[in-house]
Amino acid sequence: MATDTRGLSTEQAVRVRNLHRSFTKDGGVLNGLDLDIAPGEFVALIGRSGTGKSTLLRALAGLDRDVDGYGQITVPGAVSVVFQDSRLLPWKRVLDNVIFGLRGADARERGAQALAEVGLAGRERAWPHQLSGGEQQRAALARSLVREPQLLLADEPFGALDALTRIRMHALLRKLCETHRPAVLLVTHDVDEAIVLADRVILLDAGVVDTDVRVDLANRSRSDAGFAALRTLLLDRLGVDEEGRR
Ligand SMILES: Nc1ncnc2c1ncn2[C@@H]1O[C@H](COP(=O)(O)OP(=O)(O)OP(=O)(O)O)[C@@H](O)[C@H]1O
Repeated sequence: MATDTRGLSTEQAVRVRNLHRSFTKDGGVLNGLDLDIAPGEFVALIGRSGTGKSTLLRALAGLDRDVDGYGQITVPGAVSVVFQDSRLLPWKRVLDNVIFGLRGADARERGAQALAEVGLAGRERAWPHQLSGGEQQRAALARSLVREPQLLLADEPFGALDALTRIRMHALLRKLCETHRPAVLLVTHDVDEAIVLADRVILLDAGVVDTDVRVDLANRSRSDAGFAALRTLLLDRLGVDEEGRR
């Protein structure tokens, strides 16, 4: 199989082998996890609370140096991360946040273009506190995408937004991903969000991949029978029924 200079197969954006991570002597959070994500593939990561989703994402983002030596992680060079809160710097205007750390004479132009793509044209000089929660997450997406990442890591990016704003953000994220084609790993608690957005849904349990399903639906509408069947399967694997009972 062909590989590029970072040792990645040209068919993989992410390759994780036998990843272990523990915080106490009693037991591991990640227990020999394997994961592959293809370039441009959108993977949603679900799992019960405390099963290690954020731990995995932090490891892939290079934010957890202590996983070194506990397995093999290969990710592309350009990785961007989006969190539940936008993490915009309050003392910088929106455009300056988007291009923070970016090099090149055309940085401002690229930043403005990214803001336009997320629907924030004209808000370049606003301060972060002048934006709504949804707009702040749009700005965070612009900040990520202006860097043209090959891998976008998103940890519950819509978790703090109201239902209507979430739906709008789903449409925006899908559109952005179709344009920029990064590989995506999206952590979410929302099974419907996972099915609406992802090419594949992975369910983590006991620190390994428990379920790995391809979302092969012509119709992503929640009322579609295939959608409902996949939701039932995933909720069942999570140990929850449709009414949310365990
Ligand atoms: N820095 C840390 N120090 C100690 N324990 C940690 C640390 N980070 C995570 N943990 C523990 O690891 C386990 C997994 O945490 P993690 O945040 O990865 O779970 P999660 O699946 O993302 O959960 P949630 O869905 O609730 O966000 C938890 O028991 C947590 O307490």
